[in-house]
Amino acid sequence: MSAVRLSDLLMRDVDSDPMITGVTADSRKVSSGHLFVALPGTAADGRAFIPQALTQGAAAVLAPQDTPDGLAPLLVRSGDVRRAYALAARGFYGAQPATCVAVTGTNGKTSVAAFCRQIWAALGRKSASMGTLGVVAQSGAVTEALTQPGLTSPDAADAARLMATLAEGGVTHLALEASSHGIDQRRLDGVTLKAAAFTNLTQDHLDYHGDMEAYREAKLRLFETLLPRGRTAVLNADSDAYSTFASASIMSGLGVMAVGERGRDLSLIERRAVPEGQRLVLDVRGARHEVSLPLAGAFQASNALVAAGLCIAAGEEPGAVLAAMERITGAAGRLQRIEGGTRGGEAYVDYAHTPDGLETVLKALRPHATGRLIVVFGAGGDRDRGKRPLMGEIAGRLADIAIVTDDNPRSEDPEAIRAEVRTGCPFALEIGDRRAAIREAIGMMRDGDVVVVAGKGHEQGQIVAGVTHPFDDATEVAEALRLNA
Ligand SMILES: CC(=O)N[C@H]1[C@@H](OP(=O)(O)OP(=O)(O)OC[C@H]2O[C@@H](n3ccc(=O)[nH]c3=O)[C@H](O)[C@@H]2O)O[C@H](CO)[C@@H](O)[C@@H]1O[C@H](C)C(=O)N[C@@H](C)C(=O)N[C@H](CCC(=O)O)C(=O)O
Ligand SMILES: Nc1ncnc2c1ncn2[C@@H]1O[C@H](COP(=O)(O)OP(=O)(O)OP(=O)(O)O)[C@@H](O)[C@H]1O
Ligand SMILES: N[C@H](CCC[C@H](N)C(=O)O)C(=O)O
Ligand SMILES: [Mg+2]
Repeated sequence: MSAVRLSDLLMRDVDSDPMITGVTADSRKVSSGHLFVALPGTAADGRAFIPQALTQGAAAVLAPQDTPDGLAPLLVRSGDVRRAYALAARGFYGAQPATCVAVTGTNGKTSVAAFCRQIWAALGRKSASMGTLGVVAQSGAVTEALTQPGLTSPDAADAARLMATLAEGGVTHLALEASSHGIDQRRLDGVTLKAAAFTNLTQDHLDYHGDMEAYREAKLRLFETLLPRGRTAVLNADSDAYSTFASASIMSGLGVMAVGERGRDLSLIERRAVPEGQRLVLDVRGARHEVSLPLAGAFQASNALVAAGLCIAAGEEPGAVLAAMERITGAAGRLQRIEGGTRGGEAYVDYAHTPDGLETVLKALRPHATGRLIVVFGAGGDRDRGKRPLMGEIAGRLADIAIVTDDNPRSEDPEAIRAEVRTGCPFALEIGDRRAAIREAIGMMRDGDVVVVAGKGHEQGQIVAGVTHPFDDATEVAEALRLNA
């Protein structure tokens, strides 16, 4: 990567104007000639690391407006330092795929991003997705994981660097997941978006945002600030929050594409479950289309429509997009059927980790259970505590058997988390050890039963007391099926 003048990165005059050789907000990554951006965060204040950054050769420091003089020889202040960081990172890394779209919403982002990537690939585009599953590039049917799963929206400099790598590798189409944390922390402010989408808004992350209004405001920022005027907001019209997002989009000078059962632009007229998935009848701006979607569940149809809307809004021809929908596969760990063993019944791994997610997946699986619906679930530590009793109540009401177990207790007492979940489902079984809980559920499974292990999806570890222990629900379910064969 070549060096860039500080004034060009910050788009303003500066006292002295060194050539900058890198941009980072992590002092541990600073080397000679870098711009170090000192961000006040939730766990630390980046300004405490300015001396370390200077020792490692930082050429300049960008910091919040209220930063005192004298902390660095070349100190530049900004009233919105996180946004200035994202824009500087974009300026430094430069290239981005020509067509970038972003999706926000409490649930469905990973699925929508994966579907966009696949639709584009089917249309002959070199495509990629960036989100909870990491960065995945795709050309034809060939996918390549460029990073490991991590944050849903990466740090601004990581995102800028990854986008440049993708663009240099010939990727022209990129779908990004925009988490509420990511939008609030301006991690995606440097991305030039062609279109953006909203799936739904239900309770999550109130530990961070405080209340639903602030959580909604964070998501609205994608449309009010990040998507340039004149572009299209693809909105799930079946969400209760649709009208808020539609009004905000119109007020921000955006076009609105409404999708879903109540959507007028990409309208779902009929949905019929078939053994291979579901048949959808759609009305696209007055023209009727039939689509065989090879995925089960109303929520997957909704996510697929949002993805189709994004691809159309970003310039693809609707007929070609609908044809490509017939070949999409589900994202790893989202309603993923696990085969194996000889007993009857069906076993699934799913990533439902919110009240609405759990309710949605249990309702989607109910028609598959001619026998009992059995759910294994928990709630994460160091995350929204308000979710716990709500998830308990939903599991108790919608499943025939609920088993409360651990799901990343992180720094919290696992037993205390389970007790909070159980206030919503006092009659549920409680088996803290997730492996034992999975084996108990699979051991119960008989012909016609459906078991769903919810909450961890693709995750490869169980975080207990800050330590990540290798753990994979899909492997554990497969092993339990084998043991119970
Ligand atoms: C609450 C939150 O979002 N925290 C993220 C945020 O941290 P922060 O800005 O508060 O940083 P901090 O740890 O307080 O440190 C302040 C600054 O000092 C710097 N520092 C720190 C130590 C040091 O030695 N030197 C140094 O320079 C840090 O790089 C940082 O810039 O920025 C960090 C760098 O990008 C992230 O690693 C961190 O994610 C934490 C680990 C996390 O768990 N985040 C989760 C909640 C999250 O972001 N989730 C969302 C939503 C998931 C969903 O879709 O549901 C996501 O997008 O993944
Ligand atoms: N449109 C939807 N409405 C309600 N629930 C959904 C929807 N889509 C997915 N879900 C549920 O949420 C889970 C997570 O889906 P997905 O990973 O696509 O969401 P996400 O928004 O990326 O989540 P995260 O916030 O962790 O990034 C799924 O396994 C399913 O249980
Ligand atoms: N992106 C979500 C994922 C939650 C997954 C669940 N397994 C948990 O640990 O709570 C979060 O960080 O809140
Ligand atoms: Mg995700």
